Amino acid sequence: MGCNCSKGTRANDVDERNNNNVKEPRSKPINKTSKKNKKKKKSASSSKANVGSEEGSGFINGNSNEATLRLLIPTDAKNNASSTPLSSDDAEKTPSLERRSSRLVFQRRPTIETHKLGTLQQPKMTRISSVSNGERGAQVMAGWPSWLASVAGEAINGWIPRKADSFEKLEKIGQGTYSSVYKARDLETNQIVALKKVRFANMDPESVKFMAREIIILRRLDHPNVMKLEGLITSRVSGSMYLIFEYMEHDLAGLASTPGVKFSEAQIKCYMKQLLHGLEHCHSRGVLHRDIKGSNLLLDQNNNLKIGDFGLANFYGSHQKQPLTSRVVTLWYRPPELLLGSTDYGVTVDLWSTGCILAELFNGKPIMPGRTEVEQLHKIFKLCGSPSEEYWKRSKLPHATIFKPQHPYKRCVAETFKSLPSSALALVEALLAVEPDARGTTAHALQSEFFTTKPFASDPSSLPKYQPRKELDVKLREEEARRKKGTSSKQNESKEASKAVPAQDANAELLASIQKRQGQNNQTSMSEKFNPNEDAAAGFRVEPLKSSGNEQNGYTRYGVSSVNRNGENVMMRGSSRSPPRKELRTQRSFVQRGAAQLSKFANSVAARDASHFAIANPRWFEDRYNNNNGRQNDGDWSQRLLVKPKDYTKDKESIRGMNYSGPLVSAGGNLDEMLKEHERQIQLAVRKARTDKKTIRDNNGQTQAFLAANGT
Ligand SMILES: Nc1ncnc2c1ncn2[C@@H]1O[C@H](COP(=O)(O)OP(=O)(O)OP(=O)(O)O)[C@@H](O)[C@H]1O
Repeated sequence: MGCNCSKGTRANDVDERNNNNVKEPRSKPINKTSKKNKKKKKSASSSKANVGSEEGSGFINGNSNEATLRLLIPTDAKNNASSTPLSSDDAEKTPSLERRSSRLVFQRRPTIETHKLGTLQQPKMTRISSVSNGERGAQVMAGWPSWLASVAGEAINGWIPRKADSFEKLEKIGQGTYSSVYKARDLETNQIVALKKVRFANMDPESVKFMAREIIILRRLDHPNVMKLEGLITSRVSGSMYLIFEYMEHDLAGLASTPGVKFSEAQIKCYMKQLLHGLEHCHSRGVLHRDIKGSNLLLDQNNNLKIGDFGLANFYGSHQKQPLTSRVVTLWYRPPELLLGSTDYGVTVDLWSTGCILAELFNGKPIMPGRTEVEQLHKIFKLCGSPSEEYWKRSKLPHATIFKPQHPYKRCVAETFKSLPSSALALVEALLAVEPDARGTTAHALQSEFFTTKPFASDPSSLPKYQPRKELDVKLREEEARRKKGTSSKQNESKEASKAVPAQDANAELLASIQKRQGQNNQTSMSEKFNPNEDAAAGFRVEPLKSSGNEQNGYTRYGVSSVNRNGENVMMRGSSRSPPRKELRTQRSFVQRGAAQLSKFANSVAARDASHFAIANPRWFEDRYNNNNGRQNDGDWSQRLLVKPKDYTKDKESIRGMNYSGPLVSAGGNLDEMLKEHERQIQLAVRKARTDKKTIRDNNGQTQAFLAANGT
């Protein structure tokens, strides 16, 4: 049962990983169930549903110990685990995962029954056991929607869904490519949490499987520097799902771009150390994050850092023979081997991104803000040098024939970052090694001089406490500045564009243009706006719109017309509130596709009306596009851009309106020529999009003026 994806490398990767778990000695559970729960358990199927006492086991604080845990794990669940790879129980079999498994199995769920029974003795966490027969039925009985139980059984195995009405939704705090994130109050614990909303149109099984992978991975991890999944909210009738996380006040991208905030060396060490420890844990659990960037590094008010957003993460291992997709990691943080099409990679991809962040924290802005894959690779070669002849021969990278420069590029990391402390520079040099094997491991990095020499990493709690600030705040602020600037002369705009306009702007505008062509003249069309009616319908207690504290900046958090699902159009430069030093711009996973990719990605955008999921989860689309039932398309890259999705015929209807713009790079040309042509194409597209966007803005302005005039 569960996610038996036969399509796509990632699904196969998951299956591959299942065989590698070390078995833990099994122990018999002791049921401490109330009568009521026993009854419920019985009716839930033939499952031997087990209700553990959170209070008795210290689960409230997540501090359970192994002994307690063992008491709570039903034998049948454990038995079943061996035949249900990658379930929570699977993780429990690994001796080193005991502490983690406690929370992997149980959601932090003060039971609703507690109120009904009016007894404090009721357990606060409830689980259902996995059963060999009728497992799906048991899950549905436990409250999971059948569409979820049927394709993502492994992800929810052993958990009971929380109900929306036990949360009070407070405000929107993040807009990701695939989700919206809200701040909410858990009414049963009074704790503030973050809810990541994932919506599924038509309960598309493929999209559900991707979400399931994120959950399975999160349930495998347990480390102070890794975001903890607290539980899931859904209901039998719901078409969406919320992942419950502990609430984090900041993300590193938002914090670093706060005017007036300047990190000291010891502070950078503090953040980097935590990042590396978190990554070390992921890697030791066989997980590659594959999207390390500032906005995915969350910080609580005590400056404790946790790696978040495992939406692109996957399992890896030396036994791993399935190819992985190369189309992961946000462009600015993507290592050269992925840009060159590698499908056989490991932890070093995360180390590259880590190197980019380290240099960025000292530099005050992203070090390689490429707008397209081609440009990204060019930037990498210019800074880090091109790989050796031997590497080109040995690695046999799919795009090597196209991108191997005629003359090698010389590395100039040391010259570029000469202002960095020498120990920091040495680490940047190591992490940004153009050949993956030279990057070392997280352990090497942690042992490097950067961490072993003075000034030592600060203790997180000793660092200044900052006003909450998120990537979204940065975007809203910059968008507001841009909106105000909307009145400025066209001359100014073109001046701005002549600076290194980040890819997200280009893409946002292109996307806007595409939407417009489809008659969607509102940029929010791809975002999930805060919708009180919808939330109330979903069962949330909804607070009336209230001050977010940002009105002074001229914007509110709700219904922000400028932040679309792709979130890229808010990072324009020129905000008076963002001095040049603070240009730590952010980039969305996947969507900062360059023009070369846009030829393909425009398609997923255009697919919106008939196949919502192609929009809601481009990574699904991408995988289907790139992979041939697990086989990577090894063809010429530029040709590949012309290739229609494998199942084009099947999906023909859903992708009507797609605009195959064709390749923007030509095969066989040299890199410089490609870049020139590429640049020309981008400029053309940006110009066109800007015109479209201005029209949209004007329309929106008129609407707002109308609403204001009418007092709405
Ligand atoms: N636990 C949390 N606490 C507070 N804020 C959070 C939390 N998790 C996520 N956020 C905010 O929401 C934003 C989007 O979340 P997340 O990165 O998980 O979504 P995504 O759709 O995968 O995004 P992306 O497109 O950047 O990959 C984050 O950048 C962060 O600012």
